[in-house]
Amino acid sequence: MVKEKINEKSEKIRKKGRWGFVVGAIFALSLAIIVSKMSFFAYNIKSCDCKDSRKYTGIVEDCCCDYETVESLNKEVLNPLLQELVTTPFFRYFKVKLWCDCPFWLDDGMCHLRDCSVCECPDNEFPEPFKKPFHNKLSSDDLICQEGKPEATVDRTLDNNAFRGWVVVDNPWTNDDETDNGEMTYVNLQLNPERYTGYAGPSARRIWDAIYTENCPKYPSGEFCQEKRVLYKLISGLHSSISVHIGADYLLDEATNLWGQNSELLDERVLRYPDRVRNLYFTFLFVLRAVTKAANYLEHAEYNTGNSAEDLKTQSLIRQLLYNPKLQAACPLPFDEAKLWQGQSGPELKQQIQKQFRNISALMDCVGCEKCRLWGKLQVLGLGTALKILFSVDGQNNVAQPLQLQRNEVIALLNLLNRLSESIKFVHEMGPAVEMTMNDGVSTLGGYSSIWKHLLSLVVGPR
Ligand SMILES: Cc1cc2nc3c(=O)[nH]c(=O)nc-3n(C[C@H](O)[C@H](O)[C@H](O)COP(=O)(O)OP(=O)(O)OC[C@H]3O[C@@H](n4cnc5c(N)ncnc54)[C@H](O)[C@@H]3O)c2cc1C
Repeated sequence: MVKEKINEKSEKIRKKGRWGFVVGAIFALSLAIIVSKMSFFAYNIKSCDCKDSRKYTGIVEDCCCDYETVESLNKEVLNPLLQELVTTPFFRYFKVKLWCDCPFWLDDGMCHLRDCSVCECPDNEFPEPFKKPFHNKLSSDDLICQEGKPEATVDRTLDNNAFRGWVVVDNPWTNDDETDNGEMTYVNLQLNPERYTGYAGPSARRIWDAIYTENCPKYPSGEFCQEKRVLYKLISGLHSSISVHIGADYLLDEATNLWGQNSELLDERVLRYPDRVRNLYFTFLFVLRAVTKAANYLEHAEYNTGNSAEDLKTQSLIRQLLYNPKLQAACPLPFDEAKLWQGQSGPELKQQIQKQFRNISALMDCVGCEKCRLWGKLQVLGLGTALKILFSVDGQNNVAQPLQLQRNEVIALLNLLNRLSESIKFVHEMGPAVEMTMNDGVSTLGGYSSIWKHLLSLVVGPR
């Protein structure tokens, strides 16, 4: 009896001791985590303050501005203006043919499945936006057409007050047929943010493969032909920007519809490859140069949507963007297009690259997800417009060929610039923290979880 009581007591003491150890260990672990978190923030503060820790410095390759200038101009001037500009009625509606009408591989199963709406959902697929504003909710047919993924479908809701037409002029760099017909639809871009849609696998891979292998191969190191380099870097920069938007706005949990940042994706697709980040900056400066080169045209363009207050605001924002003193002082010539097409083979090379870009533009009809097709088409048209401004018109020297842009080209150009600006802001502000968590976090978390498991086993006993 006495022995039993002694045993009971000593067992109690052992348990208490075990608990004391566990509580102590938890305290120590928490302290360690807090200290490591503090050093994480200290690192971040250091990485913002200390120039030496910057990954991207100096002049952006083939451009005329440095990374630091691009980042500060973007943050202070360009991004705030562009963010406001793209919400104006003029810039938020984009005219687009959304059908999957692939000229390259007609028998693509993915494409047909997603595009079944062309034949099976005529009411939804042939909207008359100005007469009949669209509904917000997706019909069950729409869901079938998008393989049950609502996030891949374009919301076609519209205001009645869109705009009047501009001139229709051909762009030698793009494949778009701008003829107004029943296939064209107007889309409110604000209702269709570029983000994760679930579009992946062989269909998406096939498009990127066709773009890179057939139409803009990665230039071998030491490639002297700047024009080929430019085409590759433009596409790679656009690809980086698309990936940044997918990773920054990702469906983390389908069941609870939780959206947020996917650090792993951002790291694996973009941040881990400095070239891809550099190409993003390059593409941004290239498009920015096109916008500033077309300043005179853009300043006098008609931004008439029937809402005079909003239209005046649009015009004012455009002027603030085009003639911004900080931009003009810090980065007056973001990219020097005069250096291109100089050699004897210049005209021939231009035709070849123009054909390749037209193919890329046509490939957008093969994108098997409506929302990706929308943004793919818009951004490739934006790039095509930049190419047209920089290389198809001689500017002041060629009076016979004045610059003429379609309304849709202007909308695409400025929306593209905004997409790229968002991506640069994200990579600059969030990139170091994402890379830090990916480099450190996985091993640290793994370490923490094994300690937690051990502590738990001490309390409840091994499982
Ligand atoms: C035009 C278009 C628009 C799209 N829009 C969306 C969208 O809005 N939302 C969405 O969720 N999905 C979208 N997708 C799909 C998305 O881009 C990816 O294809 C998909 O998420 C699968 O990714 P992945 O890991 O296979 O790599 P991908 O991004 O498909 O890349 C394929 C290969 O290209 C190379 N590569 C990747 N990035 C670069 C770069 N920056 N420069 C050079 N080479 C590179 C790599 O070798 C990589 O393995 C779009 C696809 C296309 C073709």
